[in-house]
Formats: sequence, C-alpha cells, structure tokens
Amino acid sequence: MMFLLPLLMAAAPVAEPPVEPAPTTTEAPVDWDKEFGVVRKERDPVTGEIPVDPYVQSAANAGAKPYSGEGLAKAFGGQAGIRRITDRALELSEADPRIKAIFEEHDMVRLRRTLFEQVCYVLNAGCSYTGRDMKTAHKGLGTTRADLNALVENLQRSMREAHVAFAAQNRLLAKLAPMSGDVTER
Ligand code: HEM
Repeated sequence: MMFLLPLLMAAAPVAEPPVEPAPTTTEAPVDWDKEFGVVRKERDPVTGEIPVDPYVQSAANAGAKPYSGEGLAKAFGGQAGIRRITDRALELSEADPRIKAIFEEHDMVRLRRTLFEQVCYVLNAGCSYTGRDMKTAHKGLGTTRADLNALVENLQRSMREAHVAFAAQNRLLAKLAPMSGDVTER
C-alpha cells in the first residue's frame, strides 16, 4: 500500500478552475452611475470648474490674516511666482504616492485657483480669497497629520525650486500651521 500511495497521488485529478461564461453580445452594459443614483455635475464651460454648494464669500474663509507690506510678495516673485509655486505644489501632490489618491475625483481646476488666491492673499500680494473656509472644504476627506506633512513637504520643495528665501518660506508655513486642525480629521 505504501508503494501505491505516490502513484495514486500522481494520478489524482487536478481541479480545473471554474470556466467563466463567455460574455454575450446581447447583454447591455450596466450603467452603474444610474443604478446607484450618482449625479455628476457639469463643469462650467467658461471657468472649467465644477460648481460647489452655495457658501458666503469672506476673507475670513482664508483661515489666516494677511501679512502687511510688500516684502513677502516680492520674496515669492509676485503673483506669477506664487502661481508657479502653488501649481507646482499641487502637481507634486497629485503625483505623490502618499497622498495622490486624496486628490482623485476632486476639482483640481478649482483647487488650483483657490489655493493660489489663498496664498496670494496671505502674502499680501494683491488677491482676494473667494473660496470656502478650511473646515468646510476639507470635511469628509479623512486627511491625516501625515497627509498634511506630505503636502507641506511638497510646498517646501516648490518654494525651494522657486528660490524663495528660507525665512520667507517659513513665514508662509507659519500662517498655514494653525489651520492643521481644520484641514485634517485624524
Ligand atoms: C494648511 C494646509 C491646507 C491648505 C491651506 C489647504 C487649502 C485648500 C483650499 C484653498 C481648498 C479649496 C477651497 C474651496 O474649494 O473653496 C482646499 C480644498 C481641498 N484640499 Fe486642501 N488645504 C490644506 C491641506 C490639505 C491636505 C493635507 C490635503 C490632502 C492631502 C488637502 C486636500 C484638499 C482637497 C482634495 C480639496 C478639494 C475638496 C473638494 O473638492 O471639495 N488639503 N484646500
């Protein structure tokens, strides 16, 4: 019997994986958005932005009081410099494996505009902030302190690339730090 065992094992039939039925061409594809009642908002044809729920516009929504004087605006290269820096920080974040998933399915056209406005406003570079307050804008995103650190690292890198003086970089970060409780949830 002992000699037969290996033979029996070798002859044991190998279980075939279950065969999937071939898709039929007559079956219509399921519209899952419709099934689950997903409504996709249209982008504004002029701005390219997706409308958000109504809110009251206020400078206070920026979450920080602006600096005075022209020094910081100059250190950041004016509005053009600030735009390059905020765009670059978002570009790095959208490619950053630590946080890129958070930005998917969000309106990056709007975020590019509002983040620029906010930084420009805080640095007293001649902008008004027209976006939502930080708590409302980040509600339900589930962002963590670690996510915030990653975003700040990307912002620091974009400021370094733009040759913003270190002391000026830190003055912007000093305005953002107190917002951490409003932009993170864990
Ligand atoms: C102090 C740090 C932060 C500042 C100053 C900031 C700034 C902003 C601004 C200005 C908006 C747009 C508000 C509006 O649409 O009206 C926004 C939205 C958003 N932020 Fe932040 N943010 C911060 C931290 C973060 C972090 C850590 C993440 C994730 C890693 C994040 C992800 C997002 C996303 C996905 C949106 C779009 C939300 C939506 O589409 O409704 N933010 N943020």
